[in-house]
Amino acid sequence: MSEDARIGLIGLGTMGAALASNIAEKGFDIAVFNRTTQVTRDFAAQAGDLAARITPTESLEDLVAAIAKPRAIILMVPAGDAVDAQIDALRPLLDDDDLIIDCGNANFQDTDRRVEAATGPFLGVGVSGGEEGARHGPSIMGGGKADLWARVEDIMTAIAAKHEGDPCAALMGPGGAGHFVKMVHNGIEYADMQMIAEVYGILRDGHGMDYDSIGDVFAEWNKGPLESYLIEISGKVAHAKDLATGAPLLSVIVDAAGQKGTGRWTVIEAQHRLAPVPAIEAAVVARNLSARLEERAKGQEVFGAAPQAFDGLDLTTLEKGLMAGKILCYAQGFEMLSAATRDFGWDLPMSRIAQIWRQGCIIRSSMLDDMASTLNAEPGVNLMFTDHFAAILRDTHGALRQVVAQAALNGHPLPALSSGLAYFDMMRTTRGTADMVQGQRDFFGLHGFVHTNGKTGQHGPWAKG
Ligand SMILES: NC(=O)C1=CN([C@@H]2O[C@H](COP(=O)(O)OP(=O)(O)OC[C@H]3O[C@@H](n4cnc5c(N)ncnc54)[C@H](OP(=O)(O)O)[C@@H]3O)[C@@H](O)[C@H]2O)C=CC1
Ligand SMILES: O=C(CO)[C@H](O)[C@H](O)COP(=O)(O)O
Repeated sequence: MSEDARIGLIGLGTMGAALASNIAEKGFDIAVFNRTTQVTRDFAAQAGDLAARITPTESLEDLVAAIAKPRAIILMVPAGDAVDAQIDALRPLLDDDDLIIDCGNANFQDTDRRVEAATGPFLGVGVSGGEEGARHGPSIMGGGKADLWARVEDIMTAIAAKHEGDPCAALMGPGGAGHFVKMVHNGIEYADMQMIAEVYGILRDGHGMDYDSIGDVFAEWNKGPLESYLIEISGKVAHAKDLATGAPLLSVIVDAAGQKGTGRWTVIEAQHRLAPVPAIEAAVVARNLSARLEERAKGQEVFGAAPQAFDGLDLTTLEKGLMAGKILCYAQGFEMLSAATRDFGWDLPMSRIAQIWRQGCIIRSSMLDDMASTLNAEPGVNLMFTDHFAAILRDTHGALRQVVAQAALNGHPLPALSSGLAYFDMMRTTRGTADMVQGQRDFFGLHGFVHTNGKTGQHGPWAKG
């Protein structure tokens, strides 16, 4: 039994197995453990050339004994109770300075709690990129004390994706900062995916395009300003066939979207921070609504199906509309990160975040390179107001408006794209309609309003009656 593995890992599921192989491939000896022993055995048996760097263990005691001191152990198990149970089981076996690193999708508040707990050193690290990313280079968002991060930084940077040689791994800040950034990443992911799905609906039900042609459109767009992992895989998904029948894969997938919770957490946390993220909220709502299959069938019975065929939108308008929507959803995400910096006293490295999202993660896209330089050149400015992205929005928001308007007229629901447009329009209107809301609040509850002359605590005539 090895006693000098550089690091340990618990949880050889989709992500853990890939991450362990990546770590071994980069030259670090690793000891692994999985709750179900057969999984560990299978993993070791299939390790091939990497087997020499991997020590499979069948008990936590053996795992701990196989790691060099001070130890570092990655957890890659489902977020929530499983993480707490694993920490509770591990700590009695560890020395005081041994480090536990949760690389799952933990809620950042749980990570804050675990970092603060007096039970021993702890890091909360967000990892994005799915199985392929974990295996060949994910984006890694660290959270916790800098000296603890320094103990594993060489491993994290070695296994991370690289953008022109720059590792997509960095410490985001103390406590749950890494998992907060990962959560917002996932919120943006939800909105980006939903916007693409909305355009897919227009192509399929509005333009009547077949799946292969839709796949061709996404593949073409992936050569232009929309170039991104999500556009790329959307094209591949549209081209894919059902293995059993040869039918287009999309035609046999029930349109009820699953979710594990990170999008919902983003939305709930955004409300706490008073950070408007309407495109992300709309994407979560769209997943919730999609799951109401019976009610939707009932609705179709009662009212008839909403989406109608129409051909008033050319592909360039759709592409530009999607560009505008995408910029607005990223702008909302980065504004939420700014709100966390303000409220939690963190100093989230905005430009660096955009940099480490350029490769490895699910929302990687060519636009993120420009976002990184823009956030560096104009720190603290909402992305939609920065020189670079304001220019793109000037060029594309008309297309977004056409897409939303034509879709609405023809019964195509576009919750995320229309929320993005509403955000854009509200954010460029000095005098909106909240005067009416303030008047109503004062009328029924004497809540007071600010007069345009600057006086606060003012009331309408009803206060005197
Ligand atoms: N899949 C993805 O694309 C991504 C996932 N993540 C996050 O990574 C983490 C792991 O996800 P993923 O690899 O997909 O999950 P999997 O379901 O593929 O694997 C889960 C692993 O955790 C183990 N496990 C489950 N419950 C417990 C428990 N109560 N105690 C100990 N071990 C347990 C399982 O062991 P056993 O074999 O015994 O069941 C298995 O090894 C999650 O937090 C997830 O949100 C993050 C980024 C991307
Ligand atoms: O973190 C991820 C990618 O970044 C995971 O793939 C995430 O779990 C997907 O979320 P959901 O299941 O809610 O769609």
